[in-house]
Amino acid sequence: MGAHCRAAYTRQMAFRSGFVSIIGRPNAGKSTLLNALLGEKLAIVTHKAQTTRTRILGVLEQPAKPKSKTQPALPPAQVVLVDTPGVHKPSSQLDKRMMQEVHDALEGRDVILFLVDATHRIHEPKPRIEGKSPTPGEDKRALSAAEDAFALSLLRNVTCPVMLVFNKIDLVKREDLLPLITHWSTKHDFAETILISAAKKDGLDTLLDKVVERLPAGERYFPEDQLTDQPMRFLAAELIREKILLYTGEEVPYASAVVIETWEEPGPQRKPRKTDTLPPKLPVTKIAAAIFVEREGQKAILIGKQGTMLKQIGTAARKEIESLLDTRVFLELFVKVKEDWRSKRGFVDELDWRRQLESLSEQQNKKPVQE
Ligand SMILES: Nc1nc2c(ncn2[C@@H]2O[C@H](COP(=O)(O)OP(=O)(O)OP(=O)(O)O)[C@@H](O)[C@H]2O)c(=O)[nH]1
Repeated sequence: MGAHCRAAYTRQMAFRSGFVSIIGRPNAGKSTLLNALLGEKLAIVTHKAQTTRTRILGVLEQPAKPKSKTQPALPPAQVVLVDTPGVHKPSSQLDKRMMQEVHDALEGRDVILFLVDATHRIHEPKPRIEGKSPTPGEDKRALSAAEDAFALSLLRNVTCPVMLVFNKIDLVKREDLLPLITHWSTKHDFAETILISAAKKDGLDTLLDKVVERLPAGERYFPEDQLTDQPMRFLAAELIREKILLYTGEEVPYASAVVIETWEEPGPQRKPRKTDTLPPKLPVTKIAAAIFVEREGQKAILIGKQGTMLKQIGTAARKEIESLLDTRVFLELFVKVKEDWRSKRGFVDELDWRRQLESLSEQQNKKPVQE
């Protein structure tokens, strides 16, 4: 191998790492894609738009890949995936916070995946005819076109490669995809166009290969076995919120926020004895969480007749938290009213798990040392 070839080979095979943000309109399938790529449920998923409220980071280790017919050899890599809230025009303080999360996710990234729901039809904004009021259908289409334009506007100042990713292709006929691709391709100088179904895990290998191809050489950002930067207590809070989104309707899901108030790790376990006849029980994590809503009426809905709704939410959430933690879980839920909390900047800021983590560690540091 000549000196030039060897240098090229070494450069090509050096470890790669980078941040890859997934952005797109609400319900495009960003969280489903994050979970599918990681093979773990890190982000909650529901059919309701605007489920994700904060940036969620998932760390994926990719092994080296030999050269194939369609792909050059790829070095091993650490792909740090960042799921973001759906891109939407902000109205409340909560919306503003969510959009700030999107803007932050666009800063200093190595690759951006711009996710488009392939089941959405194309709507070019049409000029309004004076004196003629639009039909509800026209209104909806105009809104959809404006939302697409808003999402695209976020890419204007982005300098890293942006990949156009069409999701949910399992729901679309192949012949309907072509006009969609033609339409979107002209909207930005996309580095790649990729078709996937996050739900069916279709096209994900190709997507990852294309991502690794564009990552810079570099060391890992996170230890090899770390899956996320989000501590368990916040993942647990999200699982509770997911069940609220699933089981309640109208305003309640959007007016709800979950805060873990106490979290007690299991104490030391008794060593199994020879005389034990039953297998040892799993240890218990004790969790108390507050669900904040904006009105008394929402509180009543959330609690339900004789507490049935809250019980249903608690049972479903507990089961998922148990499998997340690999312990048994004792979960207590309390519903609290915080009038119009979505418009209160201070409260919205406090909900940010990074903030909560800071104040938890402050409290920890303030605790007197036990003699
Ligand atoms: N059929 C099909 N459904 C999908 C696919 N990907 C996501 N979905 C569904 O689309 C809905 C929205 O998915 P999410 O992953 O929550 O979407 P999101 O973009 O994170 O949504 P926001 O949090 O609102 O921004 C859920 O009901 C998913 O099950 C797909 O590839 N095929």
